[in-house]
Amino acid sequence: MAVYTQVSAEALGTFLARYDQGVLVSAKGIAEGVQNSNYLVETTADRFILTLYEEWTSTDDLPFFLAMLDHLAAAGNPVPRALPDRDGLAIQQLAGRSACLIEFLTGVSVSHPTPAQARAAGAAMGQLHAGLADFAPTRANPLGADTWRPLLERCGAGIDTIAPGLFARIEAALARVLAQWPRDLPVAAIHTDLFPDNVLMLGDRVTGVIDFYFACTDIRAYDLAVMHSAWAFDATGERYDPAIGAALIAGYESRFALSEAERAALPILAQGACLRFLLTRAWDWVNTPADALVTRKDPLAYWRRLEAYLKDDLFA
Ligand SMILES: Nc1ncnc2c1ncn2[C@@H]1O[C@H](COP(=O)(O)OP(=O)(O)OP(=O)(O)O)[C@@H](O)[C@H]1O
Ligand SMILES: N[C@@H](CCO)C(=O)O
Repeated sequence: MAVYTQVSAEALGTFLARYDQGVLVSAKGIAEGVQNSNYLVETTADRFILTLYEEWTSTDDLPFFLAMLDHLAAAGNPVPRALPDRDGLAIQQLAGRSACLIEFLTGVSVSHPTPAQARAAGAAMGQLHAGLADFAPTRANPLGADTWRPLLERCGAGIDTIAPGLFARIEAALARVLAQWPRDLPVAAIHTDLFPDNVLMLGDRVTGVIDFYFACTDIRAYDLAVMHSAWAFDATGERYDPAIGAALIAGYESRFALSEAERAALPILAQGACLRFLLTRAWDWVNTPADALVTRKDPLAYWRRLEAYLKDDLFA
């Protein structure tokens, strides 16, 4: 479920009247996603995504996200722009929320990518990074390396209800990763959440890269490490697929070069990525009732990935 805010047909009709995008034909809530409320809207002119931003997305950050999307679209990336109304405004108010009417992109996200699809997705990230090389706006990463220890402390001993001794194990891994965390690699605007569910594909072709609401300025190669951790394992985090891992990196490098220093840092960046998702999933786990409508994501799937990255150099 991801329709937290209901919008009446009347309110939606009035909202659409601000745009030159036809008249409302239908609107359906979209079940996928957990962060914002999304509707698939059809008008007499076209099909759109209507997003209402819930508490997790700060309205203050929307201009950064939308500028990044406009910049990427202008550079030829398949990303959805928020459409301006007749007065040039893209950020509106609807049903008590900030809201945007967004371009609909075709394609479906794949749950079990093939190496060819992973290569195309890696290339799509390389193309994003090339397109963002001259993007000036910045946004600090609210889930960057400096926030992981405070987040672990906020989770507290409750984290041991997920698995006995987990707090101490994460604390030890965190100390090791933070001691080696690279501080001199290039930083840039990055996506930081390019999981398979945020890449739309038709066959082996990427038709859309979506969900930029964690985008921020951080170590550029960290984005690729996040993607590797999300794509190259099965959902449980138990099985690593080296063909997918290699295809992602090869695809990325077909569009954007990794320096020697970035390549050498990938193992530690991937361990950091595992801690980031382990910790946010653990926070959601201990703070979301088991019977809530939103499905909790398994934190241990990221503990297992972390162990795999600690055990072997999966980028060798
Ligand atoms: N521009 C788009 N074109 C087509 N489909 C889209 C578009 N944006 C979103 N969707 C669909 O809506 C679903 C939810 O979108 P999204 O992933 O952005 O949700 P969210 O709640 O903001 O994020 P999260 O995945 O972090 O919970 C996607 O899985 C996709 O099916
Ligand atoms: N993609 C994340 C959720 C959003 O950050 C996860 O799977 O934990």
